[in-house]
Amino acid sequence: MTTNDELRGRFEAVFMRNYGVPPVAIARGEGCAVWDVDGRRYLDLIGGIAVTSLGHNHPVLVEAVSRQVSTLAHTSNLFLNEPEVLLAEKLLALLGEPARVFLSNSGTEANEAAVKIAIKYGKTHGRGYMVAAENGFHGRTLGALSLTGKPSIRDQFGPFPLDVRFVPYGDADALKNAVTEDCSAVFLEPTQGEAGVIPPPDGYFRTAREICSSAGALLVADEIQSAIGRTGHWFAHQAEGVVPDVLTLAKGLGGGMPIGACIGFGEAGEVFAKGDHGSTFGGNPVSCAAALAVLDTIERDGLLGNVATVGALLSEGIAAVRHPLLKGVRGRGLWLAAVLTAPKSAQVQAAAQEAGFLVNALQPDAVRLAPPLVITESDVQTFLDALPGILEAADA
Ligand SMILES: Cc1ncc(COP(=O)(O)O)c(C=O)c1O
Repeated sequence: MTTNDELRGRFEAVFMRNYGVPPVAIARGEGCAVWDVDGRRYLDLIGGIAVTSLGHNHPVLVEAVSRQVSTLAHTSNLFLNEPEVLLAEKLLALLGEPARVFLSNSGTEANEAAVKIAIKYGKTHGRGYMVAAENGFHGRTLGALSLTGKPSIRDQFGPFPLDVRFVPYGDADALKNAVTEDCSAVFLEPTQGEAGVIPPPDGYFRTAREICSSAGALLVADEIQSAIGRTGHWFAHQAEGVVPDVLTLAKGLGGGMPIGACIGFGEAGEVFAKGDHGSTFGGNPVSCAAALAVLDTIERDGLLGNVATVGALLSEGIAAVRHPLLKGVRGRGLWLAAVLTAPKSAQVQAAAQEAGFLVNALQPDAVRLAPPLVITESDVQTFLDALPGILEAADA
């Protein structure tokens, strides 16, 4: 039997060093639980970074993927397939607005499509630069990285192909000053994810919509982390009652299968002409069947309601814990950061793991929780009961 330590050693020997050596080798999962290769059980409170919306090994997802892979696994974009059409139709029905869809394999790729739409839109309308938020995260390929506002992950890979101006996130006045009639597009997360699960002030996204509309710039909502029920809404931007020009999705959409989507509303959906963009695997029928199973299950099982109820229990439960290392909690739905008084998130992650919980040291002072949308009150209570001890161990 391969052990955790042995597998970590072999990983270190053969992989590039960009991920370091992850702490646990996971062997299998069931619902909100996973087991490592040593047979140790953990409650999964990070869900593959906000990906496993239905938890692990969900029978509907397993059935949909198994049925599709044994029927037809791939077509390429030379041909079309029914699952991709059904998925695009379903997404548009959930959005309730006329739009067009491009399917990709990841979030970064969805954003690359959005970048190309913004470039072409800019050329057509005589506009150049783009605007994005400081500390925002949009991916690590060169277009998406150009828009990523975190110096530690971007600076060593510049200069970048795009002219991007960065503004402080949540500051509507700064955004208004930055978006002129020369701006082609504004890229924003409705809540910043990788920066630390940071919601902006109420109304910020609505104001961003007004600023973009009056300047004629495209508003691109990067909902790769925030959509598919994570905040208790299908899409986080819906909470502010506005529609972006471009919407990008990935992560929770496939429930664990790789898929991304770039959706253009109105004119933005008409920017690409035949031959302008493509992907061999985009629209893959197995990934699309998985995404359809995710969307149908969220709907059928009322999981948006579960996110609201269980998310509130988790958030209020964390806020009620009194410990010198815990400052508070922020975020929406089942997408939260426990904020610390000291840069000890790595210690909290390690102590949580030791106690049987998987969480993510997102920032030095922020621990991310993004569990499956199916998590139960009783699982959340188990974590809340353990939290004081975890903080105590981390602070020792
Ligand atoms: C807001 C946002 N955009 C883009 C990405 C990149 O997505 P992917 O890792 O699927 O390429 C992420 C990933 O964390 C994200 O959170």
